Amino acid sequence: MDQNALKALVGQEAVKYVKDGMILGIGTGSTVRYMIDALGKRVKEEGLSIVGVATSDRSAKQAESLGITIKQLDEVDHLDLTIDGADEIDDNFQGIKGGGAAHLWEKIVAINSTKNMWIVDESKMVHHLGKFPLPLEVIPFGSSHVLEKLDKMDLHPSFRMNEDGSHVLTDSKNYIIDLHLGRIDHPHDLANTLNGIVGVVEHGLFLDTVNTVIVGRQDGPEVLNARD
Ligand SMILES: O=C(CO)[C@H](O)[C@H](O)COP(=O)(O)O
Repeated sequence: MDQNALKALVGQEAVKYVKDGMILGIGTGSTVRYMIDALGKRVKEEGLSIVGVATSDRSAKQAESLGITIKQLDEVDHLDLTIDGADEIDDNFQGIKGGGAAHLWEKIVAINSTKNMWIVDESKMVHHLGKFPLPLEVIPFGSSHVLEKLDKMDLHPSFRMNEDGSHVLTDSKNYIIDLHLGRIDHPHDLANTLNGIVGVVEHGLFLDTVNTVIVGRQDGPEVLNARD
């Protein structure tokens, strides 16, 4: 199976955990796209009744086009489960997210969700975080100074740009700075440092967040219990 087939596999597996009446957080990314397709199928064919809260405009659009009811986060009082992708997951089930520039909304939805499930193909499972550049969502105002500060801290930052030379914009109209770290030995310490930088709205370290990980492997989906 190629990487897309593995993504489809975990997307289809994940929707088996969705129950009638749930309020579901819907993540963002190419893996989640398969999950939304499978969810739409259950809604259409089985009459599954759920409400979704999307972590990006593109996921909301896709879900609505498939007949899934979407509400804003502030319109619901809780979320039962959020299903999202990830860019890296380490041996302790800590993660990096934000490859799709959606980690701010993803984190807000995740922390308001009773349970969090991540769906990934096996290439995302790593021993140490950091090979994947760590995304930061930053306010455009003064962002060059934030970049300079991160550079002086030896965090190897670069703005994420579009091919036409414009800044990649998040759904909140902020910029993304990626930190090219190679290896993150102390993710909690780094998270605390980044939380203290004015202008950084949110970083892509998702620590102590996920409960269940479904990994797409050649011999089928592997379900891992990360934490209760
Ligand atoms: O965090 C994310 C978006 O901000 C995605 O969940 C992450 O980038 C994984 O995406 P994909 O399934 O396309 O590999």
